[in-house]
Amino acid sequence: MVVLSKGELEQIALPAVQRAAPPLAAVTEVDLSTATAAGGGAGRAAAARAVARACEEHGFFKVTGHGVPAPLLARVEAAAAAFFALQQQDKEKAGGPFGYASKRIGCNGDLGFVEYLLLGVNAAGAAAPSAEASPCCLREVLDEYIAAVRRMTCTVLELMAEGLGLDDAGVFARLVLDGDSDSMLRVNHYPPRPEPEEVPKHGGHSRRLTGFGEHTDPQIISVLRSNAVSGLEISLRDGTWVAVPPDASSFFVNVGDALQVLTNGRFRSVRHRVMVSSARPRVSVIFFGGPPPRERLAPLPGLVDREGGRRRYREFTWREYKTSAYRTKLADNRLGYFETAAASS
Ligand SMILES: O=C(O)CCC(=O)C(=O)O
Ligand SMILES: [Fe+2]
Repeated sequence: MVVLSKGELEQIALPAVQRAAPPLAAVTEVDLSTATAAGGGAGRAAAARAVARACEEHGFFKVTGHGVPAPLLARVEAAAAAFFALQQQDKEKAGGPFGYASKRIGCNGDLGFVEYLLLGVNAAGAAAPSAEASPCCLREVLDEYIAAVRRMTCTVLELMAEGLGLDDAGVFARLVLDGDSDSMLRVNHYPPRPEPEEVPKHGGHSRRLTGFGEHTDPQIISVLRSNAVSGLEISLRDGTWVAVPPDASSFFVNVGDALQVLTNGRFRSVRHRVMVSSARPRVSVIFFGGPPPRERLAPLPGLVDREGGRRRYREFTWREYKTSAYRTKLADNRLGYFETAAASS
């Protein structure tokens, strides 16, 4: 454990420093421009296959050719940096069940070296945490960003369905496009790693703080964009942690728990974390595409049939899942409670 001494919020014991993870050797890259080009049937089919393979293997891949304009990405990054540079008391005005928070992730004692804005996303864009506290230019640029990223997310979700060979290519995207979709936007700011004298060196390993502890994302899909500062790591099937080289011009996609359920476990909800070891701040923005609270989630019948009727998860509503997940710690396997006996056999 590391106890930082500056400021009240820094008086928190952060999870211990660990050995640096090797870089992820080959991350699947999917160029969306080939998948959406007019008359690009073969390109689209190849992209859909690559997406499905990556979702099965890692639950993670990178998207290029996404069509979200670079100047919009730059404006989001600048507006986020301006928000996090505000005085602490001004940032805290955006607090509440949603809004600004620092160090505390969820409500069950998880801590990270991070501050963030967590916003509900409605059909029109980001729901303000509290009107006067959310700087209006941040709200506006985030709404524009959400519209662009939601469109791109739906293209990716269609490719996933096509890659699985499902007849209904809109089966996942419809959940995120629904007017009641429970989608969220998180803007994370990881401050630069504290000076060496503030962080004891453990056993000769590099100094790393847990920015965001290991977890899977609960929703259907997470679409992440960060600045060029490293920190994101994913866990491979064998449990090895690997570092994802940052790429500020691309997006990274995570399969979430809900998609693991819908695909009867064929797509893998990827375990990931952020370790802070850079002298520069990391800023990341994640769109979490979720279903409406009333939505009944269960493995899609077509995919259950392909496994000889073996259904790995029971049916539940997204509201039920969130209620159950709310009681868990960040690192817990939240899907365990919804598994059927067939899941472990
Ligand atoms: O900030 C990041 O790069 C990833 C954070 C994350 O995994 C999350 O907010 O769910
Ligand atoms: Fe995450």
